[in-house]
Amino acid sequence: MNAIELNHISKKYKEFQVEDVSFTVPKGYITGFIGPNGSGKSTIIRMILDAVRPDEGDIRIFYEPNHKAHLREKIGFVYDTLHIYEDFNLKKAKAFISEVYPSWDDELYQKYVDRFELPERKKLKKFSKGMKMKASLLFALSHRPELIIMDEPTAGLDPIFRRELLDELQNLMINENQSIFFSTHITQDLDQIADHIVFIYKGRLQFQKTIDEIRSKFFLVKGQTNQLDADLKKILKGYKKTSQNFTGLYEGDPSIFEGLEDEFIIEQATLEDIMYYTTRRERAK
Ligand SMILES: Nc1ncnc2c1ncn2[C@@H]1O[C@H](COP(=O)(O)OP(=O)(O)OP(=O)(O)O)[C@@H](O)[C@H]1O
Repeated sequence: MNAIELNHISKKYKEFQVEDVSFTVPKGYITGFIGPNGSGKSTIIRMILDAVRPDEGDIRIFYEPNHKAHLREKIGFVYDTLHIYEDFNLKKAKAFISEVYPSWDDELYQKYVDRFELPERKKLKKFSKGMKMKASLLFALSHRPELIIMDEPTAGLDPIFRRELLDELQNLMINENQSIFFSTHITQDLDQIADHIVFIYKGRLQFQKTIDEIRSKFFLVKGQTNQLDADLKKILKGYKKTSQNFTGLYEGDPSIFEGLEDEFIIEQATLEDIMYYTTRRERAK
C-alpha cells in the first residue's frame, strides 16, 4: 500500500526544473526526503500538497488524485514557517483550525500543548522559531491525520526536543499506523528513524531505497592515494583524495574487497557520506 505516488512529475521554472521524478511513499512507514540545498524538495512537497501544479505527470494520495478536497482532512502538514495569522494566540488559532477538521481531537491538542510547553495566550508573532515549529506540529498532529508531510520539521529545534519529536513520530507510526514523509538536512535523524529514503539532486531522483538496502549496499573505501587506480575510480561513485589518502563511496557487494583487508578499510557509509560523495561526483562532471 502506498500513501503517496508520484508518476513522472516534471515542473519547469526559469532557472530550475524538476525532471521526470517518480517515487512512492509507502503506507505505515517513515520516509525521509533528502537532497542538497535547492534540489527541489520543497517544490515537490508543494506539488504533493497541490499548492503548485506539475507541468507533467500525476500525483496520487491514497490512490486518489492529490487535488481531491477531502484528502486535506487526511493530511497533517508541517511547514518551516507558520501559516496562521500571527496576531492570534494559540487558543484563537485553535478555535479556527479545529473547525476545519471533523477529526479534530481536543484532548490530543491539550496533550501536545503541555508536552511541547507552549504558552496558549502569547501572540504567535512573539513565538521563537522553535516555538513556531512546535505550534505548526501541534496543529498538524491534533486532527489525527493519516499522512504527515513535513518540510524540514526539525530545523530550528533544540537537540532535546528534536529527539523527543523523533520518538513521537516513531510512536505515531507504530501505534497509529500513520505514514510520515519529511524532508531534512539532518540526516542523522533519518539514520535513526526512517524506513525509506528518497534522495533527489538538481531536480532529479537519485534513488529511492529502504534503510536496510542502504546499509547493506553503500560503503566507504579508504586507502592510500597511490592505490586509487583507474579501475578503482571507475567503480567508486565519488571520491576525495589528498596526496596521501583517499576515501571513496562504493555501492554494491562489499565482498569484492575480501582478502584486501591489508590494503583498504571498508566502512558502512552514512546518509551524509552518500549525499556528499554522490553529489561531489556530479559536481565534477
Ligand atoms: N516559484 C518559483 N519560481 C521560480 N523558481 C522557483 C520557484 N520555487 C522554487 N524555485 C527554484 O527551485 C529551486 C529548488 O528550490 P526548492 O526550495 O524546491 O529546493 P529545496 O531542495 O527545498 O532546497 P532547500 O534544501 O535549500 O530548502 C531553487 O533554485 C528555487 O529558486
